[in-house]
Amino acid sequence: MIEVQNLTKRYGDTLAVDDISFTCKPGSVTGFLGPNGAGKSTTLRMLTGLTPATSGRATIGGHAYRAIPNPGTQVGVLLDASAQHSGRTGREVLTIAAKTMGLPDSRVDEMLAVVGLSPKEARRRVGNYSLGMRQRLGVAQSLLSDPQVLILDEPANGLDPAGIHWMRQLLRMYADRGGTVLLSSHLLHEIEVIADELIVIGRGRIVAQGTKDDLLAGAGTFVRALEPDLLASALASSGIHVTPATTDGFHTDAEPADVGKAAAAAGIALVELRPGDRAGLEDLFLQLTSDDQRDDLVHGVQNAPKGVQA
Ligand SMILES: Nc1ncnc2c1ncn2[C@@H]1O[C@H](COP(=O)(O)OP(=O)(O)OP(=O)(O)O)[C@@H](O)[C@H]1O
Repeated sequence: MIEVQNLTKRYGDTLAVDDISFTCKPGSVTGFLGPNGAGKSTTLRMLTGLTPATSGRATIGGHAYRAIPNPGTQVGVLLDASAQHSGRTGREVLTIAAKTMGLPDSRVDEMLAVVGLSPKEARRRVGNYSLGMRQRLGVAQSLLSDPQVLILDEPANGLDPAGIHWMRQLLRMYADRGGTVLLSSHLLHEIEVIADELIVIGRGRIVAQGTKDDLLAGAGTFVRALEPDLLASALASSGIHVTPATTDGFHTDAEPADVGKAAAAAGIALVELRPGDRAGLEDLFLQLTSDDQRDDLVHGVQNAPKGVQA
């Protein structure tokens, strides 16, 4: 369990992180999103004890990261895949990490296999690795001890499509086994596919948080019948307001079950009844983080999806 309470970081005049609070639960993947300079890396650095907070608390399993004995055995961290010593081979990087954590050397080979680095690649110096290979090595290091918590900053950065697919499956399996994952990413589609929970940050403040389904919901229902006029009046008399769609169907804010019941009660056969198209994460992200729309966001939040904060 990751818990962040009223966390704040000030660099001189810059309020990099401004009083944020959130929780990441075991068994779930939490996506941490925000535009450049929003405060994501600073938050993750405070969480992992690399940057002291100005105020507030960040704990993992109830303890500050720096207070956890041998923290690598509890928390897997990948903040900067390029930070590895470029003169060491991939195998050496993992072997040193394994020794530091008191793990057997056999874990090194297991993790190299998990992240898809071949024995030949593991013998090459990290300075000659591609960005994607460094990411794989960083993920291998973060998973070495089979920790309960993973904190990853942009882990899919530099991965090819097959690598992104692999990462998605890896994190899903990890969370499904009860692990807690917090990951930041600019790849909105990736976050949309993999995350269970979302935290959106802008200018140091959380502008939305909640389950992905809640934040991306709100699209209502699409319904269509052979006799649209009869359907519209039946729904209206049940108190369901509709707007005509470009086809001969209707959109409504009501739930599909309520629309179906109202149509059935009026004896109208439906030919289509489904949830309306969900707003994409990209739309939500732009809506929440666009500087131009910031005032609209604060004042128009009643129109935003559940979980959006003013
Ligand atoms: N060491 C530092 N000294 C001064 N200001 C800093 C420092 N580190 C970060 N900042 C500032 O804090 C703010 C948040 O930066 P941060 O790196 O956390 O953003 P980010 O959301 O991770 O951005 P990106 O997506 O570009 O990586 C920025 O205005 C940045 O310039």
